Amino acid sequence: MSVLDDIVAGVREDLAERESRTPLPRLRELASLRPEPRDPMPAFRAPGLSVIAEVKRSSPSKGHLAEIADPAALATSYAQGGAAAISVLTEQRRFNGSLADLRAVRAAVDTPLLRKDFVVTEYQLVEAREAGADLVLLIVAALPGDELDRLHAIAVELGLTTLVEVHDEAETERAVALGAELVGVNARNLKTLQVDPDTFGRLAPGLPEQVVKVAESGITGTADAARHAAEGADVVLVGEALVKGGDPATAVKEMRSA
Ligand SMILES: O=P(O)(O)OC[C@@H](O)[C@@H](O)c1c[nH]c2ccccc12
Repeated sequence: MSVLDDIVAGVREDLAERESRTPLPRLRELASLRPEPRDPMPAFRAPGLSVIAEVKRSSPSKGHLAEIADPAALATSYAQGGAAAISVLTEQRRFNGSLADLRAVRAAVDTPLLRKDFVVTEYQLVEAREAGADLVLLIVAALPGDELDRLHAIAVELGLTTLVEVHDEAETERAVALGAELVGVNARNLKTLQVDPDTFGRLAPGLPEQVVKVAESGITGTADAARHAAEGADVVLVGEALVKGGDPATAVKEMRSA
């Protein structure tokens, strides 16, 4: 089993438990009572490099990264630094995140929020909307056949913006065929978990001009951010460097002017 398959299997188990407590029709009702999601695209398209700052405690590749006892406080610092969006990892087993983190962050900031998880069912999209997310991640590698189109359509119907994540040329073609407007190139190889910093520069030319391009993973500071900006990135998505550094607001601000 690949790392991705293994993570998705755990996600499906945890999901079955939540779904038995709150069935989809009830969750849909609750979601429909929430305010309209925010649109992050104007900020991403504005001149200069945008930052999606991530609330990330652990990862399968690096293990424990940071305690983050108060995700809302961290998110508030990100917002003060001018993050265009904030990503909250909600996967529990490997990333030590939760929907409770997302709710806490939602209550604290007005910045668009990304639910960062391994989304493989409609239920998770409705959960994202109900917990106050504005964006969701769709990982092309986790969504075979027409699952990508199906979940993308449901996300759009819910008013959510999708960040469509690719790792290689074939996945990039699928994202383009889908008509994705926001595409993330993840430099971390899902099989080896190694970061290849050349991934964004290799795949970005395969994306149409009007697509908003996000460079993801392994960005350690302003030099990496500047390199990706020169390669055509509109946005950088940064986790580890921000949760481990001392001053998240300043770190976000510096990356924006990279
Ligand atoms: O901590 P980093 O190297 O800055 O990476 C952030 C982000 O790119 C990474 O968390 C990520 C990118 N795609 C994902 C998909 C699932 C979980 C996590 C991710």
